[in-house]
Amino acid sequence: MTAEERLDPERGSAERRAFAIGLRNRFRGITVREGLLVRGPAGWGEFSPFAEYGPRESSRWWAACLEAAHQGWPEPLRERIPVNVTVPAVGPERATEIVASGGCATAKVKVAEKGRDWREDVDRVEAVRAAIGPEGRIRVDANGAWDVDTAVRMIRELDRFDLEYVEQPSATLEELGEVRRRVDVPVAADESIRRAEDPLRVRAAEAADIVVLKVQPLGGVRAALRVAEACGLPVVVSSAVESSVGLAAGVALAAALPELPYACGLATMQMLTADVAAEPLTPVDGYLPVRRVEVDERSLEAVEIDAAPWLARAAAAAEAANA
Ligand SMILES: O=C(O)CCC(=O)C1=CC=C[C@@H](O)[C@@H]1C(=O)O
Ligand SMILES: [Mg+2]
Repeated sequence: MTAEERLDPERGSAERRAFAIGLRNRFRGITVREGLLVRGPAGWGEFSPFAEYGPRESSRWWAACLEAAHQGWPEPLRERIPVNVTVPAVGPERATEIVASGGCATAKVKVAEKGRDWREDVDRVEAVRAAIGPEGRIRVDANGAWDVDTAVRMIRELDRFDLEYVEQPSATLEELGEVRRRVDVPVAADESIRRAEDPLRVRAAEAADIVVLKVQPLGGVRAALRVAEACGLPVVVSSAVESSVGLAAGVALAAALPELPYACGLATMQMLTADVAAEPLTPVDGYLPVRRVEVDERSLEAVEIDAAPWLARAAAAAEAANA
């Protein structure tokens, strides 16, 4: 089957619509989140690889979209998913507002962003601790930016505010392992787990206590469940900052995991200025409901963009998957 045929309405993908939604705060260097929505017999799927991802990497995001649209997801084992509020690299006042409006008992705070002073991280985490209260949990995510010594120093510094875990403090598995041996705070692997062969390496290198899994980069809910099983570590499901359609896939993964000991990074609707659903997947009392999401025509129209470039990206991703 050619890439074009794969996208053919005959296979059930009758509708293919693209969206662009603004972010409330810059995140990962972007201010707008774009993607393609595909409707198939099982419902809507989302294909939204970040702009810098080429066809090969995007092929897994496409597989996740096809799974959602054509196949649907495994049976849920739970009805609602505990989630964390996500705090980008903002100032302390904005961090306080985000935590207050999030209504979650857990916060994930971005740290180590390029060009910022480490004291800004301290101020942000301090503000988050004050806002979330002594019972709340705080995790930080450095996206691999620290070298080992900086990681050890910063984790000790930030642990004054009591950290639940630190996500991807350094870039390589070897570094993660070293950081893990030198600090008491548990280490979570995120970027280290994006490729299929990585999970076993993470375990073998004793590089992490927890793994962060995202549905689209791993190629779907079932593929992510296999990764979870292969690495045998506690899982935190996180979003790729998707519309509610993409978030529903993360919720489905979190719902299907045999165990879910931590809050998940799926409350990212709060980071977007609009959605494609009439009822966005936003938390109630710190939990997301387990449900599918329908695209709402009026909501989509308000954020719709030309689908042609996105169809070309999807076709290239499908092609790369077959190569
Ligand atoms: O986990 C969360 O709380 C929200 C999602 C999130 O932080 C991320 C989503 C997408 C890209 C990543 O840079 C980032 C992450 O590193 O976990
Ligand atoms: Mg991360």
